[in-house]
Amino acid sequence: MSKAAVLGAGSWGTAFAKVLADAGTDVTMWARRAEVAESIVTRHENADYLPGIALPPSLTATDDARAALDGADIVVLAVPSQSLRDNLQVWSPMIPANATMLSLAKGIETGTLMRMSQVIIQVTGADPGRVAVLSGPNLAREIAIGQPAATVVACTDSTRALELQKASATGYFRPYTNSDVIGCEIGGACKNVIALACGMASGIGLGENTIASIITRGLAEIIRLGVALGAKPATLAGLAGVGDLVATCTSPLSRNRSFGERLGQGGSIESAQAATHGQVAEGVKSCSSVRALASSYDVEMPLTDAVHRVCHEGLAVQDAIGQLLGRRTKPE
Ligand SMILES: NC(=O)C1=CN([C@@H]2O[C@H](COP(=O)(O)OP(=O)(O)OC[C@H]3O[C@@H](n4cnc5c(N)ncnc54)[C@H](O)[C@@H]3O)[C@@H](O)[C@H]2O)C=CC1
Ligand SMILES: O=C(CO)COP(=O)(O)O
Repeated sequence: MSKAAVLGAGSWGTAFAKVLADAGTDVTMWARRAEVAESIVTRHENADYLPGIALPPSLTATDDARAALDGADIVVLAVPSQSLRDNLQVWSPMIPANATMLSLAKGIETGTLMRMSQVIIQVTGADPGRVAVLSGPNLAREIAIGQPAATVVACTDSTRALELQKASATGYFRPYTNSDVIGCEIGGACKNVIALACGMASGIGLGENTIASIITRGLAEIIRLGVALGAKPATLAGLAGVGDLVATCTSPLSRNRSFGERLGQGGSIESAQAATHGQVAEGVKSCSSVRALASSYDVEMPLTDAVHRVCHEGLAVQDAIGQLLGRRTKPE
């Protein structure tokens, strides 16, 4: 039986820990706050992030990272992208030597413009084959209540990808293996930005044609960036690309879409932030790093650029729409 440590007890860390436990994997979660760990152990609930969802009694938790990591052969990294590096610097010496590290985060690091697998390799010094990524249409609450969904486990080491697939396959969760780590990470980080754009459009009162146009043109710019970085277009046409893009851009459960919707309704960044109740909307920071990454590869990403300008340069949503539609016409 695999032994997993899930580091991060937010909504996805908790839901994915439940998936692993339901798949028969021995799981210990690490929570930053002792009371969250205690609630998981004694009440089998994470009331802050997944209220009302019964967690398996076999799922255990601690606020001691060393205890969670002891003997783990799978280390799941489930903290937000911008805090991964700092946390990993503390955890790195405690990670068992041959453990596979699996990133759940969907973002690009501010400043370094690194993907999460690159951050993990840089901080831990691990061989790239030990680093995997999980990404797909996986809204945490739907998974936690056992609604069927599929996902992608990407790793350049196919044996480790298969081990992760086995450790996380359940009657409701279907992981597919893939060797395209770059494609999965770019799909996951960029769809959050496009979901912000869809939320903005919806919040300002626009309908389904607009949303479909943003999703489709969003995919076009995600593929442009992915291909420039070495991703396979087929990955971006799959679960970690189109699949996640559609789920996030259309679901009221998406924190990114909801954040954008509040901006479209005239709310400020501060009020949209406050409404997340401490949960992360990764696209708000990643829009700037994705934009900078695209610019360094000379890739045009007009929707991402517009989202960055709304979130960080005070551009009004209505003016962003005007600027997008005012661009010169071109072939598809
Ligand atoms: N919630 C979802 O439906 C999904 C989320 N993701 C991704 O998973 C990653 C984690 O997201 P969630 O669990 O949803 O986030 P969340 O906002 O629900 O929880 C984040 C967790 O990280 C902890 N945290 C925040 N800042 C921290 C710091 N500086 N140091 C240590 N811990 C910190 C929080 O206490 C919390 O336990 C994100 O990159 C997100 O994009 C991926 C798929 C689905
Ligand atoms: O990544 C997700 C679904 O796959 C969750 O999206 P949000 O972070 O926007 O809620």
